[in-house]
Amino acid sequence: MSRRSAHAQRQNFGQKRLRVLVDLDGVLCDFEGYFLEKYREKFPHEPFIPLEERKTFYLRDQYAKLRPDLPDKVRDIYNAEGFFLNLPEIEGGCDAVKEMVQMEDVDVFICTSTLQYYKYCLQEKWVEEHLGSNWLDKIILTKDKTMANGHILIDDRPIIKGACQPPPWQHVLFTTSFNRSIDLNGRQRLDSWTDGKWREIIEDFKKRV
Ligand SMILES: Nc1ncnc2c1ncn2[C@H]1C[C@H](O)[C@@H](COP(=O)(O)O)O1
Ligand SMILES: [Mg+2]
Repeated sequence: MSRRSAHAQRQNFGQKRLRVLVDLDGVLCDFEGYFLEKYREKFPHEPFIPLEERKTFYLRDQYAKLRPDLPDKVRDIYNAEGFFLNLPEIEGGCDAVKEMVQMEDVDVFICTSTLQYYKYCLQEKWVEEHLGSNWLDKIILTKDKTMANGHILIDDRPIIKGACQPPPWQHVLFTTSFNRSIDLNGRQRLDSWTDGKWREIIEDFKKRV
């Protein structure tokens, strides 16, 4: 039997496949690092928060404590046309998800939210450019990630709220500047895409579905 028909048969007979949801900003692309680079370029004389001092999920919240007018400048950076499209990859991320999608009995989806303000669906363009057009069918674009029916969500946001409580997935926290010292509350952490730990996490979850 060919690999493809074996795959189809597993789906037909309802055999369990692991569904992995992977966030985009802060997990596959470097939102925080690129923001800081562009902010310092545009506002070289304004105060800034180095990555090792970032604490809150939203940049605006921490910049507001520095000076009340800074959140507007922060917003100018990530609302600018091309910001999302030009976000650099987090090392190893795209290769990891391309390998993950080839693993036996594993389905991978990109699960991402958008900002309130956006003119174009830039996430879609980033995915096409960095992962390939075959990944466009795998994008779940939602404000409420608890409604996405996966087994694992790999995401850098420490607290993910939504209509479905508890959510269907287990949250694997992807390490980024602002979440380094938060309480994991029983969750697993993934520090990088290059140390190979993601493979262990996926294999471990596969045994549980
Ligand atoms: N650290 C952040 N500050 C402000 N906005 C952020 C931050 N990280 C992500 N965002 C934006 C970018 C996305 O459009 C949405 C949701 O991001 P997600 O990675 O899907 O949680 O918020
Ligand atoms: Mg994120």
